[in-house]
Amino acid sequence: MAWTDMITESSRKPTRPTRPSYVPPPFRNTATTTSFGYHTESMHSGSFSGAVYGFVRSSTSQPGSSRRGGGRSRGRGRSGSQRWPFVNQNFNNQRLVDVSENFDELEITEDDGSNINTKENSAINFDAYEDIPVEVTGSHIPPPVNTFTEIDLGQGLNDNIQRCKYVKPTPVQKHAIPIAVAGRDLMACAQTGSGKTAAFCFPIICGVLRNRFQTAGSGRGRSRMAYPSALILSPTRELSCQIHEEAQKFAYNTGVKIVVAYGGAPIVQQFRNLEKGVDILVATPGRLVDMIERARVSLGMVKYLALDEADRMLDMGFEPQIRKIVQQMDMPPPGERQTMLFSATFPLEIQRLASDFLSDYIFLTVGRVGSSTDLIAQRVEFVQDMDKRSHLMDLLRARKANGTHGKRPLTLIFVETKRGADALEHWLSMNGFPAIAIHGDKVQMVVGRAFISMSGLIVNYFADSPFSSHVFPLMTMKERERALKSFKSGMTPILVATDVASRGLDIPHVSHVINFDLPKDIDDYVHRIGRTGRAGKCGLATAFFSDKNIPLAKALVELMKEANQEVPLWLSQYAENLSYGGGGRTKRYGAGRFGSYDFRGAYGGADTSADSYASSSAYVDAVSASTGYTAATDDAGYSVPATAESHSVASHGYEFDHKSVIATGWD
Ligand SMILES: Nc1ncnc2c1ncn2[C@@H]1O[C@H](COP(=O)(O)OP(=O)(O)OP(=O)(O)O)[C@@H](O)[C@H]1O
Repeated sequence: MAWTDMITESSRKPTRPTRPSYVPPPFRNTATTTSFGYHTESMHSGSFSGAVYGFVRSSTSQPGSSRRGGGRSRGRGRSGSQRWPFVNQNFNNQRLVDVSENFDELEITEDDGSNINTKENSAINFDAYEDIPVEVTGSHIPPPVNTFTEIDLGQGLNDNIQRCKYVKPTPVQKHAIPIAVAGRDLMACAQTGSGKTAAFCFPIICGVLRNRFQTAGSGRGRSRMAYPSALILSPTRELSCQIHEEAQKFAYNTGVKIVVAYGGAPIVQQFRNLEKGVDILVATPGRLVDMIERARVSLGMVKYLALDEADRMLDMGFEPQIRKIVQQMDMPPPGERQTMLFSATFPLEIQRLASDFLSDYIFLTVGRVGSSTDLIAQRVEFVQDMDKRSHLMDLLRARKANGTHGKRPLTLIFVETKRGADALEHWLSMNGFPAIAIHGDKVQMVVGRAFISMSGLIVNYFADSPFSSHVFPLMTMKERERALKSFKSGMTPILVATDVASRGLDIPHVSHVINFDLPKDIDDYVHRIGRTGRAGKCGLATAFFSDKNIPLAKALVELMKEANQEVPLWLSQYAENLSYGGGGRTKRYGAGRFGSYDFRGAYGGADTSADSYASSSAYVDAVSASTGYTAATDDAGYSVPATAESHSVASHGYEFDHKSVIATGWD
């Protein structure tokens, strides 16, 4: 049973057998944890002196010495009686039971019962991010932090950060969290697997708690309309579920209610979840529009809006729905709400579009935006379509079973079509390679469990038919989630996927991504290979390049060079022959230089009131020596500063220790 189903099941039960309240694995070692998972130290010492929201403490300030919203003596209380009101909600048993009940079901556990995330995080390779280049533009940029404790996220959230074993912030978190906690709109680009989810979840949870204190109870009547104060939009149900799961861990024991809504599952159950209360709604756009139109969700109270995979959300597929949600419903306008956009890729035309949703925003790039990380070894092999299967077989055979923690490594294979995914899954299974497919139509219906068990062929037949949505309007089971779970657990170590699995999914142990069919767009390639080499770990990506992929050659070569990969000679030759077209990279990002740039262009250049800074010595050197910048941006057709320095080096008129900005990476 998928975990979401388990939650559904558990929430349906009218009475619950008496059993000790569940304490999730990472919490059990805490000496001061009570049976409810309370941290008794914080309960009794009232250690909320630093719980000052919307404020970033400078690195030199003493704990509790600075705060915003002064005059609220209750907020700084050092005794239990002086805690923030919302903290008291932590001690409402009912709420705690609700959250902790679900926590175990949210965990993805390994065979030995240990928690995958916990293990991964403690084994994270922080050094991998030491030299990562960072660029920030906009006005009055809050300085970055080096530790989570420098930001007043609140005791509850800080406890959960520790429980998740997040020892120090990743580069994107160092920069994005202070910016977001300070209430600023943000457009942030950072490499795949670099911790963007927490970068927007922490400020949102923190803000929701603060807001709850300031406007306790407002806007929530007895109507069946739900009024979330934060909305996180993501393109797929899998990603929405993953964000929901992560956010629940981060909000554990804080009383913040997080609900997920996505298509392909019964809406009625999701309505019920909403009726129980929602602070943060994680949703896919289509289902959200449906809920709004049925008057079950109002966006009138939304103070925080985050778009994960923002470029995908604003491309042709989703843009109309996003515009509807953000501009044509009752959501407060930019300036009245805080908006954060995150992605690993941010084409300039999408940046331009996105700026409609933002107000006086800060633009942040971490790493080579639109590029891949050098943690991923990229191989490109020329394979004609007819030879792909046998080549794949050789590749899979050659891979030794040497996964981490004694597990078999997981292999993710991307194909172009749904039919292709099913066919390859079948072929691999027939040839002794345990494989499972995931694609957009992999959904199951209302017809019943007996039907479901023999569903594969029948369902896929109908799913590809124009009648599919009419024949099977309701779905009782999420087979995509089941496939994903089977893959994650290692039970089926090969996942054959379409682009539905290309973005955002954080699956530990994926050691190899194979582009059996290459995508048409280089950004899709970046996201696909980003399913490996995550959180500082190394990964391998192999692409089968055929005649059909020649238009991608130029962009692929550029991307590989940026990531210090060895480019096969034949591929370089294809790229050279394509010098008059087909290379998406140059037009989208700017050729041969550090990542993306703020399409507004003025920052750091003509507009002297603006701040900008770049860090990473390697980057500064590269930019100083760069002559390609103006030419590259001319290609893109946007106005840019005349010199690279004016755009990117040093901070302008902003008071903070520049050295602390230069010190990038995870330290
Ligand atoms: N500060 C941290 N310390 C340790 N682990 C972290 C930290 N931040 C995030 N992680 C872990 O790193 C992994 C990748 O994070 P996440 O999924 O948020 O990446 P992402 O940048 O959103 O990737 P993508 O671009 O593919 O969506 C997750 O397993 C997460 O738990």
